Amino acid sequence: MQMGMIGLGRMGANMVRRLVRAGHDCVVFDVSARAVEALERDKAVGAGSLQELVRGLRKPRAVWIMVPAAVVDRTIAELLPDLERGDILVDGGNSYYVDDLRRARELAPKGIHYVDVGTSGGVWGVDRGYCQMIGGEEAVVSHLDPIFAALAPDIASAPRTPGREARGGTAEHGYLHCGPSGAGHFVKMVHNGIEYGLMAAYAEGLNILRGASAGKRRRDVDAETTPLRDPEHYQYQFDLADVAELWRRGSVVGSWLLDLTAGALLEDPELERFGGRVADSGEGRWTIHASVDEGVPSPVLTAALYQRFSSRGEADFADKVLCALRHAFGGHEEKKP
Ligand SMILES: O=C(O)[C@H](O)[C@@H](O)[C@H](O)[C@H](O)COP(=O)(O)O
Repeated sequence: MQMGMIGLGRMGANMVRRLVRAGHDCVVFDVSARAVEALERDKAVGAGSLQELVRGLRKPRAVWIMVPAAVVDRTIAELLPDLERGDILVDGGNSYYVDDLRRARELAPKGIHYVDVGTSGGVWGVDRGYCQMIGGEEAVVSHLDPIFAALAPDIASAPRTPGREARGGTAEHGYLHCGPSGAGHFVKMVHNGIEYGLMAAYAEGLNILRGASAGKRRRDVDAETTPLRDPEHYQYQFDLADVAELWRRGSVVGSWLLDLTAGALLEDPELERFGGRVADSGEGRWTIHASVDEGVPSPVLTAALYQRFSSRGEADFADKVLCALRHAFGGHEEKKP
């Protein structure tokens, strides 16, 4: 099958490589000519503009857009004059599902089909495959099945769930038509909300393990006001890389995120190359918006999102308010480090 790919960043470029490996034809474009050249070396057909990409595709055309969410609308607007009824646009980035609903509504009268795909797998996907959460019209999603199948992980990438044989379907192949427009990105949004929570859980747990040597260390600012109750209870010097490695084997908390944690700690036990300012690209916030709209509690995911805000200094002023109030009502001086 043939597919146009717009956006050859960390995800898009590797997805093209995986498609080419599976025997599909790819016509590719990126604002960086060097990114296009790199893919040409990997047997994709490079295009110098969006128009050239569209011209290089057979009808009905299928164009996969793999650009940051903020640029998707502009990319679609630039493509539209060259597209025709029956063509298919796939947004495989991390768009807000509400934007998918609008786009599908706007494109329908023009006869252009819009498919939203939440794509997970990160930089490892070229070899591991990409988990795809798909939303859109049934017939269009079926038409694109060879593409989804080629991008997806192998069925052997996870042990088969007992009893699953009887059920069939594509889920155990690593891609799923989740529902109509927006459904793919809705599922990906919640996937990423969960990602925040899982990451925060590992991060907090490891930090508590790291603190277990507190009884050995010199007294810090906090210790002056609230000294450790029992310093002899906190005399452990855990090797976090070893603990993470250990948990990967047979424990209840094993996961791919833990695999990555073990690797990161092995390489850099103090994680010195990181400052600790954690960015967020939107999905965590949208997950919380959905939970509020639905009236469904999400305390863990919300705390994980807020922790990211704090990591970027967004709690600093609130913390100053706390110090000011302690000083105002109790005359407590802030202890400087
Ligand atoms: O499933 C995945 O492969 C990831 O979730 C991927 O989509 C990306 O790395 C995140 O969007 C980062 O999200 P934040 O910037 O919000 O952490």
